[in-house]
Amino acid sequence: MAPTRVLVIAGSDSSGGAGLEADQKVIAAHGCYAMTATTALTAQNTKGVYGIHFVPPEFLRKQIDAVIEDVGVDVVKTGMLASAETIETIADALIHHKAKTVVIDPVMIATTGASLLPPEALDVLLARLLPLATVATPNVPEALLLLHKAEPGFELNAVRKADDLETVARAIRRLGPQWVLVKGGHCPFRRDGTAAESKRERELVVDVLVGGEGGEGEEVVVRLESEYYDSRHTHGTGCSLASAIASNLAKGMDMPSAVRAGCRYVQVGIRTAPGLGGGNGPLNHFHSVYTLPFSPGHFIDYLLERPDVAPVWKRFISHPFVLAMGDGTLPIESFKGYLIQDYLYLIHFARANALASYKASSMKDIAASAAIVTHIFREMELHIGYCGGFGISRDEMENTEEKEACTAYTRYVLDIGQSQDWLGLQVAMAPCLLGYGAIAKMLHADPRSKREGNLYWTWIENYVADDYTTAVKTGSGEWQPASPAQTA
Ligand SMILES: Cc1ncc(COP(=O)(O)O)c(N)n1
Repeated sequence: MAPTRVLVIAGSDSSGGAGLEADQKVIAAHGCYAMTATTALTAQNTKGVYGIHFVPPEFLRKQIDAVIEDVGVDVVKTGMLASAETIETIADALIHHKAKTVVIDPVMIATTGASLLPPEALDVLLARLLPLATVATPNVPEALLLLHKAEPGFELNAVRKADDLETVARAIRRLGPQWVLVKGGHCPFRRDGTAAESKRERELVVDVLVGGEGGEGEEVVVRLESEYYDSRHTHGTGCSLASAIASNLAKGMDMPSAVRAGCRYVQVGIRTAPGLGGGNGPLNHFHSVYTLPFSPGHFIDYLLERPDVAPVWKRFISHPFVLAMGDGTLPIESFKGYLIQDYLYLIHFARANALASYKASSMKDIAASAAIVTHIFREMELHIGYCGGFGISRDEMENTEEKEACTAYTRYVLDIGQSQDWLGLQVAMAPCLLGYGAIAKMLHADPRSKREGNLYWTWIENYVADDYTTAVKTGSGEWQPASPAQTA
């Protein structure tokens, strides 16, 4: 399925916690596709805004047109609008492109105190943009500023109880938006719904959503209550909430569900904030996203390059025994000893693969492991022939005692296979499959290796041959995910 597209029209926050940078993280974390039209650049961090560079409105319009005319858009979200002229430009563009779903976060003042919209732009915001909003998401100070500008006689100057939030939301809705979410984070309540007078009394945060698809009698009112959580890591909370709502709407949720899910997302983002910066730090935007620590198709590369694995792997593949095979100095008796142990090892390796058949959850994997078992069976016959060339008989191999190392590794693999799942067993067997491939490849490419007259060169060539390298590739799971465009 192609991802739903969200266009953000907002300012950039160089510190990545608010503005366009936060918006894009939130939208990506929701599995949507983020696009941007930039109103202004800010030089900003968690402590303050040190400069604003305005983008000319004509250029902003070009960005909006370019994006919508080609990629298209499902939801538009606005943030920092910077100037009255910019707002005019955005309103014209939204009307021109018949934007259907518009989330307007009327950003005015940064948490750190800087003005992000000049007061004279409020009139334009009220007249041109709010009427286009599917939902507007002011916090209490922004809502009161808007209301006092729109209705100089508006009687409320502060929110003292949860009912006041509803009054404010209804009043903003009269200014044009279909839905209004008034965010109560700036005025926490006591548990009984009255205003907290001291820090200790801050117990509850109430957000109120008011709206509906139209018609006086159909007004929906939703009160969202959450525990007050004292944190300095709230930079970009408003941007993040509005982007979460925009993403949820883009994915087809109805407004109350989109807002509820958005609020939950932001609450957890604050609770799990990474603690960056010396001031008002950013949220954790990715708490809801499970990320692979490796690029798909490259699990083995990731595993072998991990700092806790790499040195062990290096010691394994450059064991003195291995290096002596490369330069041909390995005593023949040592090699013969290895060949016998390898035969005994293969018996347990076949058993472990049969166990993998048992542990597999699909017929395909059951058959794949069973095929490896029969392959090992054939290999063992070849092995006997190869050993014969060194004067070792089948009888001698079958009557030799397993060495400690062979017992230790094979029983480890079988124990993992017994006690863990299919994947655990595959990983336990991997050093064998991958190790032979890596060792042969390394010795084969090493200019210090002795080719002519090296008794072990056939062994090396055997494991760089096509059939073995294909087995290594298959065993490493080197698959590539299909892109949505291919699967659509
Ligand atoms: C570019 C930009 N946009 C929005 C905000 C508001 O975020 P906050 O209220 O958390 O400071 C910001 N600080 N910077």
